[in-house]
Amino acid sequence: MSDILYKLSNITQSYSGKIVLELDSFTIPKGAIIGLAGHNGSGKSTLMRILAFLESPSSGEIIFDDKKIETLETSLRREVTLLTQEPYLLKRTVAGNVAYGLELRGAKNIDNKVRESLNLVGLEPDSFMPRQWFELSGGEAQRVALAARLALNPKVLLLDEPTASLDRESTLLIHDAAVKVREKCGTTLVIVSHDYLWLDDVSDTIFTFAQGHLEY
Ligand SMILES: Nc1ncnc2c1ncn2[C@@H]1O[C@H](COP(=O)(O)OP(=O)(O)OP(=O)(O)O)[C@@H](O)[C@H]1O
Repeated sequence: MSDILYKLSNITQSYSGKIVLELDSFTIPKGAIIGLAGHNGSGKSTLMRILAFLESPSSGEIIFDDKKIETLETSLRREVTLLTQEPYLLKRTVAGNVAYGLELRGAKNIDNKVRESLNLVGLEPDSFMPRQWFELSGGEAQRVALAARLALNPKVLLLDEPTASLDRESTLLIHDAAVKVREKCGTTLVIVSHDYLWLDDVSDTIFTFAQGHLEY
């Protein structure tokens, strides 16, 4: 078993014949916190969708956990979870949202896990668990969506602009939540952010993109 989780080689992604991402070689070690920075349209979200297996690149090879992605079982793909800039909540209470993935997986002690995850993102469980999805601010909804993913102890957590609509105090909580989930579950994180100082603080390594290429 190698300590490399993702190994991307000669990746290109094109939309309507236009290349928007071109990576000769890109690796992510297991348990790393990787930051992705760069201007709007530089290819960060495209790379995130590829890492989440939501999109296949136009060309190139992806090895995940020593396996070619064409041969990956669904169960392994499910261990990779992407939180996008517009988090999607189920039309349920906060508790229902955070519990949903746990229920699907037949987890035990769901109530405790929901509480623990809400605490991680700084939402007081007793006050937030009964709230409906429409009774939340944008920043609270984003944190509920993150808590729902943290609860699943994912192997990989891909966070696209996780602090975009959060105040300073909440961004610090997301920093701590990222570090804690790595510590507790060995989760590998890839985080896109335009807040360079925050990203630099939370990441082991930052890769900066410019027009679909890595800048060195
Ligand atoms: N589904 C799509 N169809 C066509 N073009 C796309 C598609 N998705 C992204 N693009 C284009 O690919 C390029 C890279 O976009 P991407 O969203 O990856 O950039 P980004 O670095 O995440 O930007 P931002 O910081 O604004 O989120 C852009 O020029 C964008 O217009």
